[in-house]
Amino acid sequence: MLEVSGLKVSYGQSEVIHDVAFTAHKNETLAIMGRNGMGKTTVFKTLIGILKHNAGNIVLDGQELTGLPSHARVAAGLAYVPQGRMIFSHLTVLENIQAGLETATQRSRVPDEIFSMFPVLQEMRHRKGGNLSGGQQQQLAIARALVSEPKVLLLDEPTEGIQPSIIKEIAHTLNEIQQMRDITIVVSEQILSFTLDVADRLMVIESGNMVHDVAREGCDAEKITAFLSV
Ligand SMILES: Nc1ncnc2c1ncn2[C@@H]1O[C@H](COP(=O)(O)OP(=O)(O)OP(=O)(O)O)[C@@H](O)[C@H]1O
Repeated sequence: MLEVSGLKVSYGQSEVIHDVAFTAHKNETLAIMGRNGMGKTTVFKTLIGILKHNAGNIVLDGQELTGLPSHARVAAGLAYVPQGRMIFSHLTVLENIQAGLETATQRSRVPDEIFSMFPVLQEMRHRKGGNLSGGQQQQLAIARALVSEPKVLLLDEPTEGIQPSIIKEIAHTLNEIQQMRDITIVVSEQILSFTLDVADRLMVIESGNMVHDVAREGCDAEKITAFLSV
């Protein structure tokens, strides 16, 4: 579904992503794990087209995305929830979700399915986004991304700054989305327990290189923890 190969990305003269390659299959949840500064956000920003890559290919469902602007990548089936969520705090919950419709080609109203996935957003639809808790804002950011009916959802560190009980809820929501839709999820993470709840496959990035790739079934949690600790 999403095939990335030979990806190289630089900030100025300094290359920070070196020959990264991975494939996320249809209906798979792939977790990209790594400590701060290892390159997760840079990879995600490159996939959605905020950053340019120096080399490599990004192919979504057979379509090469290299060179396309972000909105064309969204139209092709990619959706992105950035680190820090980036919701519009002065807009209501409903208006935030409707903002996602602007990039959706087929739809003019928020599908009911979105509110059945996120009942809390239904209750709070007239509240300002800025008045929601961190976990609710994360749900809002995911809901906004889903209205474009993406084939691949990119989630950059969805648990950052969120308390443990709510992290469990977010994992539950992602698993529900997987059951309700044909969707591939690529999620960057540092929290192994969350990843083990949601991912089918785990990869580890270190200093811009993919250094580990394993199915969740039978993965060695201690080994992954060692990659994640300083
Ligand atoms: N705008 C920038 N200009 C120059 N270097 C940058 C810039 N953004 C990130 N970097 C560098 O690129 C490398 C990868 O950073 P990146 O933010 O992708 O890591 P990350 O794994 O997402 O970490 P975090 O979890 O802290 O966001 C780091 O060495 C970082 O210092």
